[in-house]
Amino acid sequence: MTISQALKERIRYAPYLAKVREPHELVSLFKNGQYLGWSGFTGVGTPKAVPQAIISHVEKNNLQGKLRFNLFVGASAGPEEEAWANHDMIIKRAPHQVGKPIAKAINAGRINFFDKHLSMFPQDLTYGFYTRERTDGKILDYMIIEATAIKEDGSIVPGPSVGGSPEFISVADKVIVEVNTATPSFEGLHDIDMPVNPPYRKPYPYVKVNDKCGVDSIPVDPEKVIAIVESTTRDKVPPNSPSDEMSRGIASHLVEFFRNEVNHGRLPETLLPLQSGIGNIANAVIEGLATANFKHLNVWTEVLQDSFLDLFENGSLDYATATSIRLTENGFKRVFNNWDSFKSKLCLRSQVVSNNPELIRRLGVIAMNTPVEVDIYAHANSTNVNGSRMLNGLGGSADFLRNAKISIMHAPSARPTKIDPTGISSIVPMVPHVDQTEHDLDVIVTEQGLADLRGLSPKERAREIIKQCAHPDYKDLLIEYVQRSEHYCEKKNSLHEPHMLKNAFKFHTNLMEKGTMKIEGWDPID
Ligand SMILES: CC(=O)SCCNC(=O)CCNC(=O)[C@H](O)C(C)(C)COP(=O)(O)OP(=O)(O)OC[C@H]1O[C@@H](n2cnc3c(N)ncnc32)[C@H](O)[C@@H]1OP(=O)(O)O
Repeated sequence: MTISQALKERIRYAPYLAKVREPHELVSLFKNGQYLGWSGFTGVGTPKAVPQAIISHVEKNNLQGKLRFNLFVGASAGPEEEAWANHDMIIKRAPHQVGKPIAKAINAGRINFFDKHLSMFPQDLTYGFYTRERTDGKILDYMIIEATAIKEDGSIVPGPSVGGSPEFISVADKVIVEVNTATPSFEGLHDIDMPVNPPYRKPYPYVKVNDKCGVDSIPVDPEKVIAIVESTTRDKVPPNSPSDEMSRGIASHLVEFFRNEVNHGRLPETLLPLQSGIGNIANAVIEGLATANFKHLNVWTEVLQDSFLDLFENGSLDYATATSIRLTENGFKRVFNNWDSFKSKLCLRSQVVSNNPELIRRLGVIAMNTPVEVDIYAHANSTNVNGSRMLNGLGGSADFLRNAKISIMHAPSARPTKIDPTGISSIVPMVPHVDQTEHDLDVIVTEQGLADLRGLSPKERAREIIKQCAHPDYKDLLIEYVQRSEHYCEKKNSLHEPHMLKNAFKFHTNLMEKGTMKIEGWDPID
């Protein structure tokens, strides 16, 4: 077959040129029930051409529900994964996913999804934890990885994400590399630590966000690479919604909190490395920091969104490291127009390093993530609506919140339902699913205010969270819940973390039955 000039320029290891294939030529390799690893993290750096060729094959031959795979991706993939879910091509999926079709298939019971901390998922895969049912001793049948260049030794230069690719490659029986010639090469941006399992693992030596001690591409045994495919589809990240009054409110409370921490000597003037989650609130909070006049900030996070570019461009941010740069098309343009400048200030690592608990604690990271809801004692639900409906998954939220110097969760105080613009309170009596515990969280912030929970007892915490963070529509109900619970638990001599279990989920049952958490009142208890 003819090999495009663009592809030849990206492949500096000549033997791979003999392995160049069209995606459709590889379709027959894929059999029902196989275990596949994909590169990618938060929708960027994922393989596109081969997954798309398999979709076309399924559509043409009506194989929906008949050609299904166990699919592992560092975190969420892109539209190809959504199409796989729509075509019932996924048996099992882990760890983090985003998008309506895949969430729908998980919640309809068609996909067996399991969730795991992103720092742990790739290493646990290499231990064989997730393929115990296999009898052939293999872990992954194929790893399909997107590259933006191949180096002279056949090693793979990833694109805008590293994710779990180093670990997946290390346990893949065979590797297929999609070289994306539509995306500029990201060579020089990565610092990659290949997996070493206990008892031989050594400490990661990073003590500053810009330390680099790994390699700049993913080593692979060229014998394992069975095909190279050219991909010409770019990553598509939808634009973020502009910040609004709510997200600006959250940002301004946080800026005030950080200033106060600096004034009291609990944070340096340059703060400490920041982590920020995904989504519009996280993006807006970083936007808020961009106007707050902090200087020489650093970022140690898992995903960089567009708003970080503003921090760079106004001179507030010195260095940022993550496992994925999930930028919009415009964001990528900004980076590539100033490539030399950004290249010296950015580093992409594997997710086991970006989310490594030991490093997060060593660096004193300030972690900020959005929950579904938080309860009055500061347990948070990040994943399951009403305790059952999976949204995106835990992601790296607990990696960071469990180990950060300051662990912050930010949310709107209320969310809309079809019948009530404030029908969902983000502050509830008891969360119906727990991802982050009261032992992890330091600060809860909504547009209403900020609750600093450090050193507070559960009863003090409840009052502080309700006072500072609850939406006015729910404040009285929540205070009444606390008072009644205390009255009830006093009689039972159990006043440490008072609850009325009979009423604990009444907000949620009311939401399911009536479309709003606004209850008429609490049920009487003896
Ligand atoms: C890759 C990474 O891991 S980055 C690091 C951080 N990662 C994480 O924190 C992972 C977990 N977190 C997340 O997935 C997100 O932050 C979320 C979903 C929890 C919140 O994100 P937001 O942008 O605020 O979500 P949004 O308000 O759009 O809500 C998403 C959906 O959940 C529903 N929802 C959210 N909260 C509630 C609630 N308390 N009760 C009922 N439904 C709710 C919304 O109505 C919406 O439903 P829809 O999709 O049917 O419209």
